[in-house]
Amino acid sequence: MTEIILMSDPKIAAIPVRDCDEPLLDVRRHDPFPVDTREQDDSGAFAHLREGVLSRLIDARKLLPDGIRLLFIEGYRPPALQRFYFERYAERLRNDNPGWSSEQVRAAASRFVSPPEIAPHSAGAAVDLTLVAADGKELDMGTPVDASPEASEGACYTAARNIDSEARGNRQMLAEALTEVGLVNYPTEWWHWSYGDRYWALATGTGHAIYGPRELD
Ligand SMILES: C[C@@H](N)C(=O)N[C@H](C)C(=O)O
Ligand SMILES: [Zn+2]
Repeated sequence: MTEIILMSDPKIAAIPVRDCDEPLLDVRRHDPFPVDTREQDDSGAFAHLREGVLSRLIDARKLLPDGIRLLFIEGYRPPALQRFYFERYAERLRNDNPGWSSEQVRAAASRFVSPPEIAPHSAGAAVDLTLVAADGKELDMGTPVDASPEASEGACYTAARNIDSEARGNRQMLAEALTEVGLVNYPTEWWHWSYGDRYWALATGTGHAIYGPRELD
């Protein structure tokens, strides 16, 4: 298995951002796929994505088998909320592992939440997604979206072996459609895909990111 580069890796923070200033669009206005409400916030920030990410998801729909649709869970996340998630999870890891150094805590935390300064969701570049059948029921992906490495015993990792063959096939179906349109996966979370952010730039060898963290306005 190829080595996983974590979001905390200094190689990610070292990638320059040349933000192309594309707008953040509300995916609900374009109605391309069902939008789940579990991460909904009062301002609707969660439903926003950069234009180039949304257009790629619209293209990805056509690559799925008949009757299978993308279910949008979360896109843009304000920097303050990202910081809150990161610090809360790091605090939990520190408490559970009192012997860990701050570097160990930061690395382990970044398996599940990105450090705020490089966060792809805060750039409007990342999207958490799953698949639903024609009746709206979520396909079996082996774990729920947002299962932590601890709670899922590592089954949240995209290439995990401790899931059954049906779930592996469903992850593959999602991956084939999203990879085809240029998105990259964070290998510790089967549901997390991005385009244009620093992680994408490193994974694709692009040299710079085109979307950096920003406020919604
Ligand atoms: C917290 C989880 N849903 C998530 O979004 N994780 C990724 C790695 C992130 O914070 O960018
Ligand atoms: Zn995500």
